[in-house]
Amino acid sequence: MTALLALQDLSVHRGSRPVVDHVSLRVGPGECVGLIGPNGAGKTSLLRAALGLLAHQGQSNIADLPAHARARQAAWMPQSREIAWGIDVEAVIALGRTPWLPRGGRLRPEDRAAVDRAIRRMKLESFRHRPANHLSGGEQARVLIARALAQETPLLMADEPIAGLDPAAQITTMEVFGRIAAEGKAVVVSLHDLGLAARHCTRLVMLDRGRAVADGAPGAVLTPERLEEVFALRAFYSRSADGPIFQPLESLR
Ligand SMILES: Nc1ncnc2c1ncn2[C@@H]1O[C@H](COP(=O)(O)OP(=O)(O)OP(=O)(O)O)[C@@H](O)[C@H]1O
Repeated sequence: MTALLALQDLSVHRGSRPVVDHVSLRVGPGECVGLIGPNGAGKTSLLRAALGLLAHQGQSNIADLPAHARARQAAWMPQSREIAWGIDVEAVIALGRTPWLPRGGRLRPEDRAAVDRAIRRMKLESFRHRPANHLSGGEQARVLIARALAQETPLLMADEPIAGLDPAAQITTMEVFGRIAAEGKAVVVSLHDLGLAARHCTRLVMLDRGRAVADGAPGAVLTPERLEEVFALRAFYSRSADGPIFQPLESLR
Protein backbone atom coordinates (compact mmCIF):
# COMPACT_ATOMS: atom_id res chain seq x y z
CA MET A 1 0.00 0.00 0.00
CA THR A 2 1.28 3.51 -0.82
CA ALA A 3 1.13 5.14 2.58
CA LEU A 4 0.16 8.80 2.81
CA LEU A 5 0.86 8.58 6.54
CA ALA A 6 3.54 6.16 7.74
CA LEU A 7 4.45 6.06 11.42
CA GLN A 8 7.04 3.68 12.76
CA ASP A 9 7.49 3.18 16.50
CA LEU A 10 6.36 6.72 17.23
CA SER A 11 6.67 7.66 20.91
CA VAL A 12 6.13 10.90 22.83
CA HIS A 13 7.32 11.40 26.39
CA ARG A 14 5.91 13.87 28.89
CA GLY A 15 8.46 13.89 31.67
CA SER A 16 9.60 10.29 31.93
CA ARG A 17 6.14 8.97 31.00
CA PRO A 18 5.32 7.81 27.46
CA VAL A 19 2.00 9.33 26.40
CA VAL A 20 2.41 7.83 22.91
CA ASP A 21 4.09 4.46 23.13
CA HIS A 22 5.67 2.88 20.03
CA VAL A 23 2.76 3.43 17.66
CA SER A 24 3.17 2.16 14.11
CA LEU A 25 0.52 3.04 11.56
CA ARG A 26 0.19 3.18 7.79
CA VAL A 27 -2.73 5.00 6.21
CA GLY A 28 -3.30 4.83 2.48
CA PRO A 29 -5.47 6.53 -0.15
CA GLY A 30 -9.17 5.85 0.33
CA GLU A 31 -8.98 5.48 4.09
CA CYS A 32 -10.90 7.56 6.61
CA VAL A 33 -9.32 6.54 9.92
CA GLY A 34 -10.95 7.39 13.22
CA LEU A 35 -8.54 7.73 16.12
CA ILE A 36 -10.48 6.86 19.25
CA GLY A 37 -9.63 6.53 22.93
CA PRO A 38 -10.67 7.98 26.27
CA ASN A 39 -9.49 11.39 27.57
CA GLY A 40 -5.72 11.41 27.93
CA ALA A 41 -5.19 8.32 25.74
CA GLY A 42 -2.72 10.24 23.56
CA LYS A 43 -4.74 11.08 20.45
CA THR A 44 -3.70 14.74 20.22
CA SER A 45 -0.10 13.90 21.09
CA LEU A 46 0.01 11.25 18.37
CA LEU A 47 -1.45 13.56 15.71
CA ARG A 48 0.86 16.46 16.64
CA ALA A 49 3.95 14.26 16.73
CA ALA A 50 3.01 12.71 13.37
CA LEU A 51 2.88 16.23 11.91
CA GLY A 52 6.23 17.18 13.45
CA LEU A 53 4.63 19.66 15.86
CA LEU A 54 5.73 17.77 18.97
CA ALA A 55 9.10 16.27 19.93
CA HIS A 56 9.03 12.51 19.44
CA GLN A 57 11.06 9.37 18.97
CA GLY A 58 10.53 7.05 16.02
CA GLN A 59 9.61 7.94 12.45
CA SER A 60 6.86 9.88 10.73
CA ASN A 61 7.00 10.42 6.96
CA ILE A 62 5.23 13.79 7.39
CA ALA A 63 7.40 15.07 10.25
CA ASP A 64 10.47 14.20 8.18
CA LEU A 65 9.48 16.62 5.38
CA PRO A 66 10.71 20.22 5.17
CA ALA A 67 7.98 22.63 6.39
CA HIS A 68 6.92 23.79 2.91
CA ALA A 69 6.58 20.28 1.53
CA ARG A 70 4.76 19.20 4.70
CA ALA A 71 2.11 21.89 4.18
CA ARG A 72 1.51 20.57 0.67
CA GLN A 73 1.21 17.02 1.93
CA ALA A 74 -0.90 17.35 5.08
CA ALA A 75 -3.62 19.73 6.25
CA TRP A 76 -4.20 20.05 9.99
CA MET A 77 -7.18 21.16 12.00
CA PRO A 78 -6.14 21.51 15.66
CA GLN A 79 -8.47 21.17 18.62
CA SER A 80 -8.53 24.89 19.44
CA ARG A 81 -10.79 26.67 17.00
CA GLU A 82 -11.28 30.24 18.06
CA ILE A 83 -10.83 32.72 15.21
CA ALA A 84 -9.62 35.96 16.78
CA TRP A 85 -9.54 38.20 13.72
CA GLY A 86 -12.47 40.07 12.15
CA ILE A 87 -11.64 39.08 8.60
CA ASP A 88 -14.17 37.57 6.19
CA VAL A 89 -14.87 33.85 6.35
CA GLU A 90 -13.74 33.61 2.72
CA ALA A 91 -10.35 35.15 3.61
CA VAL A 92 -9.86 32.70 6.50
CA ILE A 93 -10.60 29.76 4.20
CA ALA A 94 -8.26 31.17 1.53
CA LEU A 95 -5.41 30.92 4.07
CA GLY A 96 -5.57 27.18 3.36
CA ARG A 97 -4.14 27.94 -0.08
CA THR A 98 -0.97 29.55 1.32
CA PRO A 99 1.33 26.56 0.71
CA TRP A 100 0.39 26.56 -2.98
CA LEU A 101 0.66 30.28 -3.77
CA PRO A 102 3.42 31.59 -6.01
CA ARG A 103 5.74 34.34 -4.78
CA GLY A 104 3.69 37.47 -4.09
CA GLY A 105 0.91 35.43 -2.56
CA ARG A 106 -1.95 36.35 -4.92
CA LEU A 107 -4.78 33.83 -5.30
CA ARG A 108 -4.92 32.32 -8.79
CA PRO A 109 -8.15 31.09 -10.41
CA GLU A 110 -7.38 27.53 -9.26
CA ASP A 111 -6.96 28.77 -5.68
CA ARG A 112 -10.31 30.57 -5.81
CA ALA A 113 -11.88 27.39 -7.19
CA ALA A 114 -10.46 25.38 -4.26
CA VAL A 115 -11.85 27.95 -1.80
CA ASP A 116 -15.26 27.74 -3.51
CA ARG A 117 -15.23 23.94 -3.31
CA ALA A 118 -14.43 24.04 0.42
CA ILE A 119 -17.18 26.61 1.05
CA ARG A 120 -19.70 24.46 -0.81
CA ARG A 121 -18.61 21.28 0.94
CA MET A 122 -19.02 22.81 4.40
CA LYS A 123 -22.26 24.59 3.35
CA LEU A 124 -20.85 27.99 4.26
CA GLU A 125 -22.15 30.00 1.28
CA SER A 126 -24.30 32.28 3.47
CA PHE A 127 -21.35 33.01 5.80
CA ARG A 128 -18.86 33.81 3.07
CA HIS A 129 -18.68 37.58 3.61
CA ARG A 130 -19.25 37.66 7.38
CA PRO A 131 -16.45 38.54 9.82
CA ALA A 132 -15.25 35.16 11.08
CA ASN A 133 -15.02 36.31 14.70
CA HIS A 134 -18.75 37.11 14.69
CA LEU A 135 -19.69 33.46 14.10
CA SER A 136 -20.73 30.99 16.78
CA GLY A 137 -18.23 28.41 18.04
CA GLY A 138 -19.64 25.64 15.85
CA GLU A 139 -19.75 27.93 12.80
CA GLN A 140 -16.11 28.89 13.38
CA ALA A 141 -15.21 25.20 13.59
CA ARG A 142 -16.86 24.63 10.19
CA VAL A 143 -14.85 27.53 8.74
CA LEU A 144 -11.60 26.00 10.03
CA ILE A 145 -12.54 22.62 8.56
CA ALA A 146 -13.16 24.42 5.25
CA ARG A 147 -9.73 26.08 5.53
CA ALA A 148 -8.14 22.64 5.90
CA LEU A 149 -10.20 21.30 2.96
CA ALA A 150 -9.11 24.25 0.78
CA GLN A 151 -5.51 23.16 1.27
CA GLU A 152 -6.42 20.12 -0.91
CA THR A 153 -3.58 17.98 0.43
CA PRO A 154 -3.32 14.21 -0.03
CA LEU A 155 -3.67 13.81 3.76
CA LEU A 156 -6.07 15.59 6.14
CA MET A 157 -5.59 15.30 9.89
CA ALA A 158 -8.10 16.77 12.32
CA ASP A 159 -8.33 16.76 16.11
CA GLU A 160 -11.93 16.39 17.28
CA PRO A 161 -13.24 18.41 14.32
CA ILE A 162 -16.90 17.69 15.01
CA ALA A 163 -16.86 18.63 18.72
CA GLY A 164 -19.40 21.39 19.28
CA LEU A 165 -21.13 21.00 15.90
CA ASP A 166 -24.88 20.41 15.78
CA PRO A 167 -25.94 16.87 14.77
CA ALA A 168 -26.61 17.72 11.13
CA ALA A 169 -23.27 19.55 10.79
CA GLN A 170 -21.50 16.59 12.43
CA ILE A 171 -22.99 14.21 9.87
CA THR A 172 -22.27 16.58 6.97
CA THR A 173 -18.65 16.89 8.10
CA MET A 174 -18.15 13.14 8.48
CA GLU A 175 -19.72 12.63 5.04
CA VAL A 176 -17.31 15.18 3.59
CA PHE A 177 -14.37 13.32 5.15
CA GLY A 178 -15.71 10.02 3.78
CA ARG A 179 -16.07 11.55 0.32
CA ILE A 180 -12.58 13.03 0.17
CA ALA A 181 -11.18 9.67 1.26
CA ALA A 182 -13.21 7.97 -1.47
CA GLU A 183 -11.64 10.43 -3.94
CA GLY A 184 -8.26 8.88 -3.15
CA LYS A 185 -7.04 11.01 -0.26
CA ALA A 186 -6.54 9.91 3.34
CA VAL A 187 -8.21 11.29 6.44
CA VAL A 188 -7.13 10.73 10.04
CA VAL A 189 -9.48 12.21 12.56
CA SER A 190 -9.72 11.94 16.34
CA LEU A 191 -13.26 11.46 17.58
CA HIS A 192 -15.14 10.98 20.83
CA ASP A 193 -18.43 10.15 19.15
CA LEU A 194 -18.06 6.41 18.65
CA GLY A 195 -21.40 6.20 16.85
CA LEU A 196 -20.29 8.60 14.11
CA ALA A 197 -16.86 6.94 14.08
CA ALA A 198 -18.51 3.56 13.49
CA ARG A 199 -20.76 4.88 10.75
CA HIS A 200 -18.38 7.05 8.77
CA CYS A 201 -14.83 5.75 9.22
CA THR A 202 -13.46 2.96 7.06
CA ARG A 203 -11.12 1.99 9.90
CA LEU A 204 -10.69 2.72 13.60
CA VAL A 205 -7.49 2.85 15.63
CA MET A 206 -8.09 2.61 19.36
CA LEU A 207 -5.54 4.17 21.72
CA ASP A 208 -5.23 3.27 25.38
CA ARG A 209 -2.57 4.94 27.53
CA GLY A 210 -0.51 5.77 24.48
CA ARG A 211 -0.63 2.34 22.88
CA ALA A 212 -2.59 1.32 19.78
CA VAL A 213 -4.59 -1.57 21.20
CA ALA A 214 -6.87 -2.22 18.22
CA ASP A 215 -6.83 -1.35 14.52
CA GLY A 216 -9.35 -2.49 11.96
CA ALA A 217 -12.91 -2.26 10.71
CA PRO A 218 -15.23 -0.46 13.19
CA GLY A 219 -17.21 -3.60 13.99
CA ALA A 220 -14.02 -5.52 14.78
CA VAL A 221 -12.57 -2.75 16.98
CA LEU A 222 -15.65 -1.80 19.03
CA THR A 223 -16.03 -5.12 20.83
CA PRO A 224 -17.84 -5.28 24.20
CA GLU A 225 -14.58 -6.40 25.88
CA ARG A 226 -12.52 -3.46 24.58
CA LEU A 227 -15.27 -0.96 25.31
CA GLU A 228 -15.31 -2.18 28.88
CA GLU A 229 -11.54 -2.41 29.29
CA VAL A 230 -10.50 0.80 27.51
CA PHE A 231 -13.55 3.08 27.80
CA ALA A 232 -15.20 1.62 30.92
CA LEU A 233 -18.37 1.56 28.87
CA ARG A 234 -21.24 -0.75 28.09
CA ALA A 235 -22.85 0.00 24.75
CA PHE A 236 -25.39 -1.20 22.22
CA TYR A 237 -23.89 -1.97 18.80
CA SER A 238 -25.82 -3.35 15.90
CA ARG A 239 -25.84 -3.39 12.12
CA SER A 240 -29.00 -2.14 10.46
CA ALA A 241 -30.25 -1.32 6.98
CA ASP A 242 -29.19 2.26 7.84
CA GLY A 243 -25.65 1.17 8.72
CA PRO A 244 -24.03 0.50 12.10
CA ILE A 245 -25.79 1.86 15.17
CA PHE A 246 -23.80 2.49 18.33
CA GLN A 247 -25.24 3.84 21.55
CA PRO A 248 -23.30 4.14 24.83
CA LEU A 249 -25.54 2.79 27.60
CA GLU A 250 -23.70 2.75 30.90
CA SER A 251 -20.47 3.98 32.47
CA LEU A 252 -18.65 1.17 34.27
CA ARG A 253 -16.32 3.53 36.20
N1 LIG B 1 1.86 19.90 27.97
C1 LIG B 1 1.77 18.76 28.65
N2 LIG B 1 2.55 18.50 29.72
C2 LIG B 1 2.47 17.33 30.39
N3 LIG B 1 1.61 16.35 30.07
C3 LIG B 1 0.81 16.55 29.02
C4 LIG B 1 0.85 17.75 28.25
N4 LIG B 1 -0.08 17.66 27.26
C5 LIG B 1 -0.66 16.45 27.42
N5 LIG B 1 -0.14 15.80 28.45
C6 LIG B 1 -0.52 14.45 28.93
O1 LIG B 1 -0.36 13.56 27.86
C7 LIG B 1 -1.40 12.58 27.89
C8 LIG B 1 -2.05 12.49 26.53
O2 LIG B 1 -2.71 13.71 26.26
P1 LIG B 1 -3.45 13.97 24.88
O3 LIG B 1 -3.90 15.39 24.86
O4 LIG B 1 -2.58 13.51 23.78
O5 LIG B 1 -4.69 12.97 25.03
P2 LIG B 1 -6.03 12.89 24.18
O6 LIG B 1 -6.27 11.44 23.90
O7 LIG B 1 -5.98 13.80 22.99
O8 LIG B 1 -7.09 13.41 25.24
P3 LIG B 1 -8.50 14.20 25.07
O9 LIG B 1 -9.48 13.19 24.54
O10 LIG B 1 -8.81 14.57 26.49
O11 LIG B 1 -8.30 15.38 24.17
C9 LIG B 1 -2.37 12.98 29.00
O12 LIG B 1 -2.14 12.17 30.10
C10 LIG B 1 -1.99 14.41 29.30
O13 LIG B 1 -2.19 14.70 30.66
